[in-house]
Amino acid sequence: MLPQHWLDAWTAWRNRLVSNPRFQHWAAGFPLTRPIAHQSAERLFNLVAGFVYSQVLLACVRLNLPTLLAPGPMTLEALSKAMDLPFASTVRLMSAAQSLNLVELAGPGRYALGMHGAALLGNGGLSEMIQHHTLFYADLADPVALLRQGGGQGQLAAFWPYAAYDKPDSADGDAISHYSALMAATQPMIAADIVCAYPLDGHRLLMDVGGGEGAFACFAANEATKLKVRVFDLPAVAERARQKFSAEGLSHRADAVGGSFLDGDLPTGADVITLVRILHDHDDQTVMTLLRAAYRALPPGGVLLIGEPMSGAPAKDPMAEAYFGFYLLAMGRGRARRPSEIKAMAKEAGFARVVNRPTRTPMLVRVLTAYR
Ligand SMILES: CC(C)=CCC/C(C)=C/CC/C(C)=C/C=C/C(C)=C/C=C/C=C(C)/C=C/C=C(C)/C=C/C=C(C)/C=C/CC(C)(C)O
Ligand SMILES: C[S@@+](CC[C@H](N)C(=O)[O-])C[C@H]1O[C@@H](n2cnc3c(N)ncnc32)[C@H](O)[C@@H]1O
Repeated sequence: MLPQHWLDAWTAWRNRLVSNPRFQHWAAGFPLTRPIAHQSAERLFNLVAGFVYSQVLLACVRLNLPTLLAPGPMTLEALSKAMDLPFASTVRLMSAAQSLNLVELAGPGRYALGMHGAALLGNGGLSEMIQHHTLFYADLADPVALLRQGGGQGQLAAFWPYAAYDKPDSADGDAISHYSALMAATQPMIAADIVCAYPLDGHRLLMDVGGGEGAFACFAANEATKLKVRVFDLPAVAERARQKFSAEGLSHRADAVGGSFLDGDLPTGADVITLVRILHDHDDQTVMTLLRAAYRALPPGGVLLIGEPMSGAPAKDPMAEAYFGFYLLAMGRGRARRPSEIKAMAKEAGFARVVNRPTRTPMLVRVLTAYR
């Protein structure tokens, strides 16, 4: 490893060079630097214009474009009619969407779904999330004010009432049904990855703590057909899980217990406890409370599975550091942690061994299993 002052000197020299407009002009023309200069300019432009791309995406989702194009290509005239947009606006939207790979040309004046559009179509939760981002945009309208004030007072904080801590179960029914429905809709993005990273067939009873309305528990029960499942969540959310189990015909293998994991012990009896998209919502002290409660609730040899987006190391991971960093700031609590941090916290809570279980899409979810 080079001494720090050498690295500092190199960074200062590079930054002086790159910030010089004459160097920028030269590098964009010289054959050996041209590809790097172009790529660098394009990435910076994408940063500058990213908010516009997000709005083009939002317009496509709101106008149901992926569903409209699912059966096959459509002409501009037909799209204009189906989306109830003036023809000129349809042309503008489709050109923008084409440049972003959401759609592609399928002959003159005719469009099909593009690669991103097709992926979006197969991922209903993503469209829900894109529409949910309207709240996030509002909180980000003045990012410096958000940073100064520290978050927790805007639209995302209102959407996630439990993040206010003091009385996690005092949220009104509407708020609970909105966030629970969003979580259930986005569960398919990660459930298969989690169960693939850690198959559950060897277990008897899984308790999904903070399990929402039971989407992950249902997925687990359908994958491991002898497994019994239990959701532990705030009382009003647990009631929604109970209804889902009944609607899915799983009531004989599934139950839900209402309570707060901030209030002491968790129900015992499960040989695997899951915390899916839970720890990143909370500060370190609450995470330790939760990990200790999970340790006490498990039998010797029991497993705690933690599944959520985690931060990369070093911290150069836009999803964890920029997206979840600011999302959780606006919400008012928590942060994405590195697997090594969570490992250390689980060991401090008493777990003997923590194993990293690689997932197919680590950007969306990583999995650790901790053994009591
Ligand atoms: C052409 C031929 C013959 C072959 C094709 C080649 C090939 C293999 C192409 C690949 C095509 C393919 C399969 C593409 C798949 C793309 C997928 C699956 C993309 C998925 C993207 C998912 C995204 C962008 C997910 C975003 C998720 C977000 C933003 C989640 C946010 C979650 C939040 C805010 C949660 C909040 C909860 C809280 C409060 C933090 O606890
Ligand atoms: C981000 S959601 C994750 C839901 C689910 N695990 C998933 O991934 O879809 C967090 C969940 O934790 C629950 N929760 C928050 N505070 C809680 C508390 N003090 N006790 C029990 N559950 C709580 C919420 O009701 C919500 O269902």
